[in-house]
Amino acid sequence: MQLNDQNLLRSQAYIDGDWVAGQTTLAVTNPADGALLANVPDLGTAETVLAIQAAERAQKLWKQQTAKARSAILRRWYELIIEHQEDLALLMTSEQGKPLAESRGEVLYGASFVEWFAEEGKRAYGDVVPEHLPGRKVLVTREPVGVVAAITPWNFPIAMITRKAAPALAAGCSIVIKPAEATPLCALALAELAERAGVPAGVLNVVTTARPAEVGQALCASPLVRKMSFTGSTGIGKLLMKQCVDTVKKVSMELGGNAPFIVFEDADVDRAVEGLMASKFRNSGQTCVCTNRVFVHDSIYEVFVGKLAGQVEQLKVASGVTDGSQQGPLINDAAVKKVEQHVADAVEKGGRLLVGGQRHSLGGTFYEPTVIAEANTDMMCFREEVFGPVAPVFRFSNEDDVIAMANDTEYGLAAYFYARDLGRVFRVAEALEYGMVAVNEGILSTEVAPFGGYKESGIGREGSKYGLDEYQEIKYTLLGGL
Ligand SMILES: NC(=O)c1ccc[n+]([C@@H]2O[C@H](COP(=O)([O-])OP(=O)(O)OC[C@H]3O[C@@H](n4cnc5c(N)ncnc54)[C@H](O)[C@@H]3O)[C@@H](O)[C@H]2O)c1
Ligand SMILES: O=C[C@H](O)CS(=O)(=O)O
Repeated sequence: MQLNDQNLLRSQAYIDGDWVAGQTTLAVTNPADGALLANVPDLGTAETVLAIQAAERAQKLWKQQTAKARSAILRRWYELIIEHQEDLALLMTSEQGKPLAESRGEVLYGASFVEWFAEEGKRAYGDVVPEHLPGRKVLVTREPVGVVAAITPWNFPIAMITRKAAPALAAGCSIVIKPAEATPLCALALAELAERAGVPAGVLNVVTTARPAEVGQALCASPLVRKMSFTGSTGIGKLLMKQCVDTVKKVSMELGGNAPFIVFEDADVDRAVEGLMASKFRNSGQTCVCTNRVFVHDSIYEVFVGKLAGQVEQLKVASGVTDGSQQGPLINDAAVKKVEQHVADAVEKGGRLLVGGQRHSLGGTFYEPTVIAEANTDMMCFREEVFGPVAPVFRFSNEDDVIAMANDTEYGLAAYFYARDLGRVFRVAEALEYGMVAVNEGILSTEVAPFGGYKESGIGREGSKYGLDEYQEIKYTLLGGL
């Protein structure tokens, strides 16, 4: 892979400011064609403990720096990420598969968290509380939680790291990052740029591994790690929460989703189709906030599915580096098999295939963008996250019924609906049991708003003014004898 700055292609882990090799390695391949991109260290418990110990040492000094000094270093990291956007985008498309245009977008989105928290860290205000008794002062201050462990997914290999590392460092914490096996190169490039920005040795560490369970267990078991911040599937999130209980760690969980996309009879249909194309097919549907279930009012159902099918069949499926690519490969064959299972189940239970429904002629892990009409609640796609380019379209006839269907899930991450009646907009937005609700928009993710879910979609919020809280403790100091 030819980069403008070849030093951004790192094939060693980053611990205590050193680039370290492993006795065994993990092969990183391109999902578009299976080509070998790099071999990175397959590290285990011993190296993870070393990273934790380095983070603990470094954090003692890092927290003593002023918020302004930390802010300046984060700002420089942001500037370097922007400066190297093209190389980072190519690394991302190569190891994750998304189209270059989406990779460029994610680099900017990921950088936005560093920019945001470079500023937020300077506003970690406390309180002086009016005294409750004479001669006393009540002080409330915010302090860094300490050493943070971050375990991140493959689908957004830059943004899911900066969405944790930026607030953690801004708050005065240090961090040990375990990126997904499929996408370690972006994480290592971020570490390289953090080092160039002046992040001190040990403050940010990246442990690459083919043994996530072993490294995860070491992170969870260490009493030096005071915070576990995880983004990934709900099942692994639950496991990590259980593993953290013995050391009573703070946890942040950004987990799975099952997003409804509701189109009411008073919606702008063309705007709704446009919004669904963005919400459903971003990253080939491999996004936690992707629409998973489309609900369309009976009165506009045929018009809507006809317009949607017309748009979907025009999507360009190609390798992410191909000009104009709009749908890249899925991350691996297991992902394709899950999509095939969902489609077969839906067709068997009465679904009507309007577009797609099979592996793409490009072969490998490319799959045809798919629309299934006449979906029903007996189908797998009603209950499970498909995590692929499949849009099952359900019918509904009244508001109460569609709210009940939308909320009939253990997930509660993102929800979308299109309507123009103001009363309905407020009623439905309040009735949907989701942490994030988009009205007449298909993309809701931004660094300025709190990202997170209800129910089994997670705990805590990332981004926004709330994101810093996840990496802070609140201290109450009582001054007496005054
Ligand atoms: N809520 C969000 O912000 C968000 C963002 C991205 C992905 N996700 C969810 O993640 C899922 C897809 O991503 P994925 O396949 O990478 O999820 P995953 O849970 O399989 O993996 C996520 C991370 O956990 C690690 N991991 C796996 N098993 C582990 C174990 N036993 N101990 C410790 N770590 C372990 C993986 O190596 C990876 O780094 C989907 O459900 C998606 O909705 C949620
Ligand atoms: O896949 C989950 C990510 O959080 C999606 S987003 O980039 O934050 O929208």
